[in-house]
Amino acid sequence: MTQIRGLGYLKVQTRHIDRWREFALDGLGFAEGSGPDPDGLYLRMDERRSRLQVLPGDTDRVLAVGWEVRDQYALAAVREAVEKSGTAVTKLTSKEAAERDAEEAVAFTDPGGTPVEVFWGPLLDHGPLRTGFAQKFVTGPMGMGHVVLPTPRFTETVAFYAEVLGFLPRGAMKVGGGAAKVRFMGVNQRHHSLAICPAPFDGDPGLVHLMVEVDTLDAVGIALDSITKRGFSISSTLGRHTNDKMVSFYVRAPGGWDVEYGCEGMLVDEAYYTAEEITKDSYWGHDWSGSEPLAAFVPQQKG
Ligand SMILES: Cc1ccc(O)c(O)c1CC[C@@H]1C(=O)CC[C@]2(C)C(=O)CC[C@@H]12
Ligand SMILES: [Fe+2]
Repeated sequence: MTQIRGLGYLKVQTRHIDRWREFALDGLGFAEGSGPDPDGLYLRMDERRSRLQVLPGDTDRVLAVGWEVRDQYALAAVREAVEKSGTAVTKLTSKEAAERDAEEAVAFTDPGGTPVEVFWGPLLDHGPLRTGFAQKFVTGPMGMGHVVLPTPRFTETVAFYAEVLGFLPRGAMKVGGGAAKVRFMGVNQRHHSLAICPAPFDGDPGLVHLMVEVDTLDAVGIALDSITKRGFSISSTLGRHTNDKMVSFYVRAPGGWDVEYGCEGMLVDEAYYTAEEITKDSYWGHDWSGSEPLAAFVPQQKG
């Protein structure tokens, strides 16, 4: 049984903080939150003080994928399992944990080079949540969404999440002419909180996409209109995935990775679920042909 309950937060840095502000607040309707860095962009989706943290930096890069556990006992168990696997774990100071709005947190690097944090005890903001389109983000027990991580050490990375952190297999899909498979993994009723994708190299931005889910198809359509109007590039048109049944589009974030924005994701019931391999990414839509290559797959292109 995994100790991890869901994707708690994502922290990134960007060279384009002003454009990010327009992207997330006006374009996608995140609510503005608060946090420790006066120059940071803190994005609220729910009662958490922030879910997505965007800090100014000289490269575009993921700073932390934050996984949430129930309490101090669960955190201790995760720490022990990761250390036993031979991966060094840093316990964050109480000041560092407080900066993450957590009571306690640890940090380590996964075999693909992604900076990972595990935490418990998030701080809440009970002020009114004013999202841009009056949409509700689907979070709560399903976490903030999912991330797709690129890794040049695919087998080790998948084994680490499955065997050390206890993520459950939630199916796969062949990519790159069938040589490799994207592997989907979950920890709660969300079909996948994580997908691992083979990549040619280590380095920036270290992220393929972040998926966030909203409560209605209208909110997805309104976000698609809004982000298009502001001149952001649509990576994939609207479509419905065959595995999690989600209707979504993908838009290129400043920094060369994507945000997937969707609705109607299925709920997994572990009592009956088995992991399946899909042979098509979508029933309809999801046309990627107009997309700029993702920076995670093209070393020289770090737009
Ligand atoms: C196939 C699929 C099912 C559910 C998802 O949430 C989802 O993001 C995907 C697409 C996964 C995959 C990816 O993220 C990396 C870039 C990929 C390989 C593509 O270029 C198309 C499918 C994409
Ligand atoms: Fe996705």
